Amino acid sequence: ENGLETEARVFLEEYDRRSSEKCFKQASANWNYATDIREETEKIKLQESLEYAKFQKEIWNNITTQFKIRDNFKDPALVRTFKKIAIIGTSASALPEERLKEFQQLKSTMAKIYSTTKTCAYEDATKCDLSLDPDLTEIMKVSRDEQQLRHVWKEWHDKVGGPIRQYYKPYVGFSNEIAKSNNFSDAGAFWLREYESETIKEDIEQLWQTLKPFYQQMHAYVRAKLRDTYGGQITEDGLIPAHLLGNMWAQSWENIYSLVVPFPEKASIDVTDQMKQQGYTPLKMFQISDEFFTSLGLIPMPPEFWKESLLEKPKDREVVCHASAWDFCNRKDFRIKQCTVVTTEDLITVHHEMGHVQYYLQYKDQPMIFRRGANPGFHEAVGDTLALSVITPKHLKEIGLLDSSTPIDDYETSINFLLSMALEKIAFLPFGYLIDKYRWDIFDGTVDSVEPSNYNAHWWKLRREYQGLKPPVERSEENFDAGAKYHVPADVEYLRYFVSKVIQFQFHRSLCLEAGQYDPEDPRKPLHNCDIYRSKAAGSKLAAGLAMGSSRPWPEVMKVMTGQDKMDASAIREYFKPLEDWLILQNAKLAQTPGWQKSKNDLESDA
Ligand SMILES: CC(=O)N[C@@H](CC(=O)O)C(=O)NC[C@H](CC1(C(=O)N[C@@H](Cc2ccc(O)cc2)C(=O)O)CCCC1)C(=O)O
Ligand SMILES: [Zn+2]
Repeated sequence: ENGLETEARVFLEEYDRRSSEKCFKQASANWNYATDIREETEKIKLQESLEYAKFQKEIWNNITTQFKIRDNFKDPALVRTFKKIAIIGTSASALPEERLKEFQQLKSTMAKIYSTTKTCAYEDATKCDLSLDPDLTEIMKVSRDEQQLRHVWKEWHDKVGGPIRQYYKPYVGFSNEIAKSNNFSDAGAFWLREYESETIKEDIEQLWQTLKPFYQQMHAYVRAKLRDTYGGQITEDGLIPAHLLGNMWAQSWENIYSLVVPFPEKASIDVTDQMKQQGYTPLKMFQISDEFFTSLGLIPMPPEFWKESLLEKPKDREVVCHASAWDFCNRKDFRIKQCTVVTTEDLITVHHEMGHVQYYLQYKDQPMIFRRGANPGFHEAVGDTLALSVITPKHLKEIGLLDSSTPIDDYETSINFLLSMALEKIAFLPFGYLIDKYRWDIFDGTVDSVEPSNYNAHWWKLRREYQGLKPPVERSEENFDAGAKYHVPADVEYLRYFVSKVIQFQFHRSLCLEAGQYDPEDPRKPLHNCDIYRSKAAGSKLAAGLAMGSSRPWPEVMKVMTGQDKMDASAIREYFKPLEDWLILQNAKLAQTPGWQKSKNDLESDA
């Protein structure tokens, strides 16, 4: 080990200590704002993010001067560390201070519009205190009144997307400037660096092409069923109006399960009523989840978690209700903030957030620079993977949420179950892809980025092409409907969720094999019935991968967890195979042709 490497290690010790301190201070300021939205807390949050950016710029300066020849270090971990530190992070510390302040303020303004906008009720135009979470979310979930759904959809998209629109063009400018100063072509390429792959875009497109036929079969079946409920709303163009899918963004359709259930007389996994009858509270939901994790031999939530987390929407102040998990970078303090309600959907979200904290706990002894997911999709897949076991009828019986006498092994029940899972997982795929495809197109200039003259037209072009949806009311360039989805104003990359939906089934298949709960040769042990509950073998296989953080390229981590080193749609297709076969038959019977008309300008562009 030459002198320079020794010097580099001393530098890294110092870096690790200081970046952990800075991270703690920034996380605390962000938490204090997110759990108490006020001028005062916003000011402190902005100050702390400037501090953090200054620190990153200082680090970058002495790395680029002192350790220019980092590449010929012998220790690959040292090379990897310096490469990662050298890309000055999304804290935008590449910008001159004045522009940095402007950028932080702009993001804060967009986030505040999103988190505090209230809307007026359908039945009473003077009642204007309805917030997205829980009010509009609940209406979109339960209402079957097309006019009310249309009103709620329009209120939210007009009152949030519209005001955010003016900030989006400058946001794009800043984002691209930061990317370019880090030697990336644009912000989209800067985001994709986290996947450390020259072919990530092609790989994603390939996965989508593999899964698209299945999505279109489900879309055709749901469209036919919705025609029974909403009649003429479902017109001959084959498109589904975006307000009828049970979710503000039509990103997942599990809330319209009751309108599309294949065998109504059989059991369904919506255990919301059971949870309420049994007096479930948000805290109990988190305790149930913690017990599932520890049953696998994974790490229990530490005392600070239970003491400091915010698990319900407070009554006395404004908070950012969008659920989130927090790592305070001091190896001790980990929290969740969630405006939890007692529903099946939120039980899944609880596991999703707990998955993030489990990952923080597993890699907390890594150096700061490696305390991240192997790639962002890994972080999103942990909780969802465990939730695949929790949500099985077998497991719901085990924890007393499904009556023990309910038959669950027959074919019809499994089709009901698989459809409810597909409404969440398969419906999401085109949405998870298009949120970033939309922003890549804007960042790289393929969408007229000089004037945002077709921001909204492009959004609905993609929504039509990928999801087979159309807006419920007339849209124009006064609107900015992408801005009505949290992650767009919040400047959060979204491809991670598409990746997660694919790899979580690879993780699930591997852990189910490990737990002896699944056997591809045994039809009595199909993948969709697997529950890894209490399997220490599955838990230690998962932990082995999570503990690596981002210290090694993600294919190596995936190999440790699944034996594979590639993203692969075979697991998700195997899980849903019985449903895909059933849908193909059903659509043929209902004479439903999968797919929809390309829009006129699509046809022109095809011409
Ligand atoms: C400090 C910080 O920001 N921490 C990160 C975690 C980290 O990076 O360490 C974090 O907590 N991010 C918040 C985000 C919240 C949710 C989300 O935004 N979900 C997507 C997509 C989706 C939808 C359904 C689903 O089942 C799974 C995903 C959406 O709602 O569109 C909302 C509820 C679920 C997850 C999250 O947890 O990913
Ligand atoms: Zn997440």
